[in-house]
Amino acid sequence: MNPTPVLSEFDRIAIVGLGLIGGSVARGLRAAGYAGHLVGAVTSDADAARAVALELVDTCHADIAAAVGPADLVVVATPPAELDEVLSEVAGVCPAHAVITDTGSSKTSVVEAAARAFDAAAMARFVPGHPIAGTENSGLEAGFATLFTARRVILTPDETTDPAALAAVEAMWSALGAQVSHMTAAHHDEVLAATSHLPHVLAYTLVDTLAAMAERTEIFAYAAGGFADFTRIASSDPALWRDIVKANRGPVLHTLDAYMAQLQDVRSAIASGDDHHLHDIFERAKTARDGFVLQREQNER
Ligand SMILES: NC(=O)C1=CN([C@@H]2O[C@H](COP(=O)(O)OP(=O)(O)OC[C@H]3O[C@@H](n4cnc5c(N)ncnc54)[C@H](O)[C@@H]3O)[C@@H](O)[C@H]2O)C=CC1
Ligand SMILES: O=C(O)C(=O)Cc1ccc(O)cc1
Repeated sequence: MNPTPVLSEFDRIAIVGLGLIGGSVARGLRAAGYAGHLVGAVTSDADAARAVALELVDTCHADIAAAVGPADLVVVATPPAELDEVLSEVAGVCPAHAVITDTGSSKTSVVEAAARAFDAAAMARFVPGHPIAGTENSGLEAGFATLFTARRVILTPDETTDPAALAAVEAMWSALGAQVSHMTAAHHDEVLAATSHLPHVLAYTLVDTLAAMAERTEIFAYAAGGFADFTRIASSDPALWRDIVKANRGPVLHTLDAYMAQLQDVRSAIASGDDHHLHDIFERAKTARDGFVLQREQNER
């Protein structure tokens, strides 16, 4: 029996930006059995040649028009700072039937950029998306086929989104092994500010604070696994994270304020020797995290 054809309604899928996320989409689609033409858009001829040599895509161009012009599905996976320019270029060349999606870490800013770039017809075929999966690595060689397996993807369609376009983007993420859910862009941004953007701000800030201390050599030399776990994400691309935080400024400030108030409370408990209060906070946090880990393990089974 032949396997079910993967996304066979799309002869040609264009991926704009072939770093961690775009490269993983490309590798994952191939691994899932996508048999159509995969075309990439990158920023230089050298990167285009490298992307083909790495077998990320069949063809690759340092020119969005050449990649997107004949595409049926366009996946935009460039950094947030490029989005206005990239979406405008896509708008100028995208065929009228093509479905367009993105992978950006904040969604209200992306929807606003899309509204600036697209007319109503293209906007209806634009499905904002965010895979909640990644690593601290970036660039052409960072991607891998299983990045999205058993991970969540949030799509933020609204009432103007074409149901067929939404179904197509859902089918793509399902082919990559992801679990798709929907929410509004504003709600997405509140949730992700708390679960992703704030932790990155904290990790960068903690490492920067310690790195400025006179004992920094010893601090890092004697750090245990917990420090490495807590700070891994501070090895992520600083320019990417500056721009994610900038794009989701309001929700990030909101969650940062809540965290700073709680940190002040913890400080007071330590300073005054309020062991009960400190224990209560730690106990609540342990219960919450154990529950979260259990749920994640159940999802992955
Ligand atoms: N890094 C992560 O773990 C995750 C990132 N995201 C989002 O996915 C998007 C991509 O992030 P990454 O793959 O991590 O970044 P990356 O830096 O690994 O890759 C971005 C790629 O886009 C290319 N690019 C930049 N400008 C371009 C242009 N004008 N035309 C064509 N290509 C261009 C770059 O050369 C680079 O190869 C970002 O919006 C990010 O917020 C979403 C989930 C996880
Ligand atoms: O490296 C990690 O653990 C991450 O947190 C990856 C990540 C980065 C950006 C996103 O928008 C989603 C996930």
